[in-house]
This record gives sequence, C-alpha cells and structure tokens, in this order.
Amino acid sequence: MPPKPKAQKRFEVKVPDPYKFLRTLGQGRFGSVHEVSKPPSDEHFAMKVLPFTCEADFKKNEHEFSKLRDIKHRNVVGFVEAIEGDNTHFVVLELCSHSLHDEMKECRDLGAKMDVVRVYRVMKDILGGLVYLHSRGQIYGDLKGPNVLIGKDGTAKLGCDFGGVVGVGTMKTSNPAECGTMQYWAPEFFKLTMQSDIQIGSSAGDMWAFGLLLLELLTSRSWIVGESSVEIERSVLGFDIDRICEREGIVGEEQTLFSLLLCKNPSQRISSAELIRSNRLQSILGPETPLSRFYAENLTTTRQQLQEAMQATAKEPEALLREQTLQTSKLQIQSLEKAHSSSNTLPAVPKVENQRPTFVDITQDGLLPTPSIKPSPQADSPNPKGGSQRPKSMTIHQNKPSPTPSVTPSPQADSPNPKGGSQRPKSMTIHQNKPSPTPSVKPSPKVEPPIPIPVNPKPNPVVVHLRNVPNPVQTATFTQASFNFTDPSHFRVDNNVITRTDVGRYPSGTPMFSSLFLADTFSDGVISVELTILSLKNGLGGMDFGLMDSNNPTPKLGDQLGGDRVNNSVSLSTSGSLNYNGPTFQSGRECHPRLKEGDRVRMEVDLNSKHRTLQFFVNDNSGQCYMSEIPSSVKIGFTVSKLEISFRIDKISRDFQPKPIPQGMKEVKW
Ligand SMILES: Nc1ncnc2c1ncn2[C@@H]1O[C@H](COP(=O)(O)OP(=O)(O)OP(=O)(O)O)[C@@H](O)[C@H]1O
Repeated sequence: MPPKPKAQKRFEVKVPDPYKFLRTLGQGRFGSVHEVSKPPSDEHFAMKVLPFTCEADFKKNEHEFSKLRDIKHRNVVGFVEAIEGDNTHFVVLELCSHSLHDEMKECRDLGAKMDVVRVYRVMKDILGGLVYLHSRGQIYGDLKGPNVLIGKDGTAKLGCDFGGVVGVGTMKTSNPAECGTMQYWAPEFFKLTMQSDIQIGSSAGDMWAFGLLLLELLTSRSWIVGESSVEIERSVLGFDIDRICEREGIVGEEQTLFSLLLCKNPSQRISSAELIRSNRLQSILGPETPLSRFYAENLTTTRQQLQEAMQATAKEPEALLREQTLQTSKLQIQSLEKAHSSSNTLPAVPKVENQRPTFVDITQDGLLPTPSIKPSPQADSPNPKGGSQRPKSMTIHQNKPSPTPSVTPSPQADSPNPKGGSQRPKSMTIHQNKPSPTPSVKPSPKVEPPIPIPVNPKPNPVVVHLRNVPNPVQTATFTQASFNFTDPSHFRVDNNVITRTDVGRYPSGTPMFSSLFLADTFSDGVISVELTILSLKNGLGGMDFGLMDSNNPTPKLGDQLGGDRVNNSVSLSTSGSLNYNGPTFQSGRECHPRLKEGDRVRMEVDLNSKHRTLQFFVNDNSGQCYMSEIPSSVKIGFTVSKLEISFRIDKISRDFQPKPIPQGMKEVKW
C-alpha cells in the first residue's frame, strides 16, 4: 500500500480588522500574500503581509506607500491602504486572478506557445502602465512575468512589488541583489555594479525588460540564462537581437519593434511614449473589430456579450462563430489533404475483409432516437486511388456476424467472450467512404449567410444532435456517437474530425483542458484507436490521448488525462511524453519524439494478456516504453488544450492480433 499523503494543514493568517482571512495566494521574497474579504461588503482584496525588523525598513515601506497612494491606473494594481501592525505592514491591494508567469507556465507545461493575440494584448496593457508611470517621472524597475498580474477581466497590470524596487522611483542601493531581477537588467546597468552605491533602473531599462518579456512570450523561452551574476552578465552583454530574430523567423514590423526595444544603447531605445504613439503594437495586432477585440480580450462568452460584440458587425453570432471554426478546420484539412496526396503519406484506407458491416443504433448518452441508417454501397468499395487520398467522409460501423452466407465472419469476431458477460460487438472499425468533392471554402472575409451545420447528405454518417450544447455546435455529424463529451461546447465534431472550438473565448486563467471519452467501457479484448493530428497551429495546441480507470468520475474542465488531477490515468501527450498518474506515483516519461501535424498516433490496449499492456505507436513506430498492469476496465479518451488543435479519428478496432512488445522495451508498471 502506498503511504497515504498527509492531510494539509490549513493555516489561518491573522489579519487586522475589519478584514477577514480567506486563503493564502502565495509567498514572495518580502512577505506573504492572502485573499481577504471586508465584511459586510462582498468585496475581496489581496493583502500583502510585510514584516519589518528595523526602523529603516519601516520608513522605507511608509515612503513607498505614500507614493503608491497616488497611483491610479487600470494597468497598475490598485493600492487600497496600508495598515500598521506589530512589526508588520498589512498592505491591501486590488485582487487579481493570477500572474502572467502562471499563464506562461501553463503554456510551457504544454510545450506550447502563448497565443500571439493574447501576447500583444497583454503587452499593450503593460505598456499602458509604463507610459503612465514614466509620464509621472517614475520607473517600474522590475518588469517580469511574475510581477505582471492579470485582473479578473483579463487586463494585465503592473504589480506592486515591495523590496528593492517598487516601481515608483530610481533604485539606489549597494546591494545589486535587491535591484529588480538581474536577468531583466538592461546592459547599461552591468557597467554600474562596480560602484558601491549603484543606481539601477531607468525608464529605458523598463523598455529593455519590456522587449525581453515580449520576446520571451512570443518564443516561449528565456533568452538570458546563467546561474551566477557573472554568467547572467555574459548572457546580457552577448545578447544579439538580430541573430535571435533571424533564428526565430521574426521579420517585418515585429523585427523592427524588437530592434527598437532591445538595442543596447539606452539613448537609442524607443521610449514607452514613442512606442504607444507609433501604434506599432496596433499595426502588429491588425485592425480591430468589435469581434476581434472580443476574442482578444478573452472575455467570458455570455450570450449577451457575444451579441453586443456582434451588433456592430451585424452578424448573427452563432453563424459567425460557426463560420470561423468551419473555415479554419476546412482550410486545415484541405491543406493537409494537398500535402498528403502529393507526398502519398497517408495510411491506406483500412480494408475490412471477411466481414460485412452492419449498423447498430448509435445514441449519445441514450438521448437520441437513432435515425435509420442504410449501408452505403460505397462503404465496401475499394478506394479507386489506392488509399493515398484522404476520403472526405468516414463512418464508424460496428460489425456483427452477418447472416449473409457469402460472408465469413472473422474468427476473432465470433469467438466466445472468455468473460462471458459482455454484449459488445466484437469488432468495430471506421470505414472511409469514397472521396467526394471537397466543399469549396471561400477565403473572402465577406459576410456570408449562416453556414448550415454540415449534415452529410449521404446515408452513412449518423447525425448526432448534441443536447444542451451552447453555441456554436448544436448538431454534429458524428458517427461513433457514443462519444461522451465532458463539455461538448469545447469541440466541434465533423466527420470524425475533432476541433477545439473555444480558442480565445475564455478569460485568461480559465483552465485550458477539456476532455472527451468514448462512451464504451472496455473490460476485455484488444482495442486500438488510431488518429491523425491535423492541426497543432504551429505547435501551439496540445493533446493527451490515453485512458483511465472506468471507475473514475468524468474529468472536469481543467483536468488532464495523465495529469495530477486525474488519478489512475495515463496518456501520451503531444510533447511525446507518457504521462501517468497511478496509485503509487505520478510521472512523465519520454516515449516518442514531440508529435507534429500529420502524425498518426495509435494506442493499442491489450486487456486479454496476462499483464494488461498499453502501447503507443507514432507513424507505426514503437515508443521507448510501454505500460503494464493497467486497470482491468478502462475508458479511452482525449484531453485537448484550450489552444487550437484538431485531429481525426481514423480507426477504432477490436480483437486483432496485438503487436508484441519489443524486446528490451522499458516497462512502466501501473
Ligand atoms: N494583488 C494580487 N492579487 C492576487 N495575487 C497576488 C497579488 N499580488 C501578489 N499576488 C500573488 O502572490 C504571490 C506572491 O506575490 P509577491 O508579489 O509577494 O511575490 P513575487 O512577485 O512572486 O516574488 P518577489 O517577491 O520575488 O517579487 C504571487 O503568486 C502573486 O501572483
């Protein structure tokens, strides 16, 4: 039995009246931060508890508060009051939802980059705060991700940092460690550290840090590295923005912006006022429309907000949203099709021998009366192009032993179920239909009448009326309809292509993971699910493909298959790592190279073998490890990040001969 984790003690922090302690938000270098309420009002605040040990510290704090009292700007965290306690200052501040660093970390954990529109939106807010401070002759002095807080409405704000710098004056100290964060120091500051009473920080220094932060957000990595101050100094002085732009493919207006921000000569560096006047950020963002503003601000999609945003463009909201997702996924599919048909790399259409597909009722959560389905004559006809072209529509059929004498059922398909109880059909395969002409997608931004939800006119696909689904998806053409969506509003399902549809529709900080599962529970047999990654939006999207113990509750928004909130689950993530959260430990293990667009991923689950194994194949290649002793009853599913991704489920098969585990392959025990 693994040792039980110790129950976490809950510490109540004593806060001055009339405030009431609610919870601890975090710990900084100079004190802790807590969420507090102020009864009888419903308002919540952040309270920084700053202990002081000497008169000098006390005076320094008081001096800083006096300056902060005058600062009122939507892009600077609001200062409410400071209360003096026993050797402690309690500083009451506007409560924010999280820090920019949290957002960056969320993306990095996924191996993804932050959405570019979001990056520029945040940077515009930060610039607003800097312009305000600089225009008052003040500097910020410690600009970095953890010091940028995100308000409840998604607005970025400069945090009030207490220590060597407070964002309200020049920093004069004999201890460089107190002066902001060395990694964000402008090159000119390093020349000063030899002096005993150094002055670090200037408005030009803020702009250097601004450029560095922008670069970090766009490229999802830190460019100034080093453990010691000597190493950091070497890294800053050797920093070459032209080379970085070349390496990262940063061109045009963006490159110009970086060269103006990250130029080593502070007198040539663009000032905050010049930058905001030049409208460079705006030109990179592109012309704003009410809708783009709406998306960019990542506001919660309430129907009212959406309609307000739509009124100006006089479009029907659902149609626009639908149109947008449709066009994106169609364009993605088209371009992939082109690439695939020219490179001939797509897998051949699975050919089902000895079995004649029949059709079973398909319902979603038992809600749907199944439309009558007739087998299409195309379903079994060979692909005239030899399987190299992606057919335009696919269906999952479930095969039953056919009464037709000419059809010999597969021996596995009819073999008695050793465990007796299961009524499931023995084999389930997705068949691909003949190519049909690709619907032409007009790239024109012109407003079209509402695009009807695509209901394939051919008899094969089953139309699933998703219930209780907020826009944009009310109906989806989906065949393996027994997909049980955790929250279907996050996905569009179109001919087995699953696309995350809610990109950019949530306030920042909203958990980004959403899951969907095959409704079947698998308790025996050999099961394989194969999918193709159609779009990772240049590496931005992320997905976890795997299984969990069928006794698990359905994961909630924010839970990630294989992640720390879904016990007894395992997944292969698009980073290529096998993530496992089991009864004894949690781990991530390198299994495959990072997945890319076009990759075919197959999960093979063998519940019949003695050790119940699980293997992932990418483009038919085995990974570095496999899993054994997986639960005896599992649910198969996906967790998709909030970032854009789409993938196509190509095949679900049962009861075939599993691939043997290669000799010497690393075993990961459940
Ligand atoms: N106004 C606020 N609203 C919500 N959370 C806050 C607020 N201010 C700070 N926090 C959170 O409290 C934690 C501690 O913040 P604090 O500013 O004290 O330190 P820090 O910025 O993390 O580190 P350092 O002290 O090195 O600057 C962080 O997680 C921060 O995001």
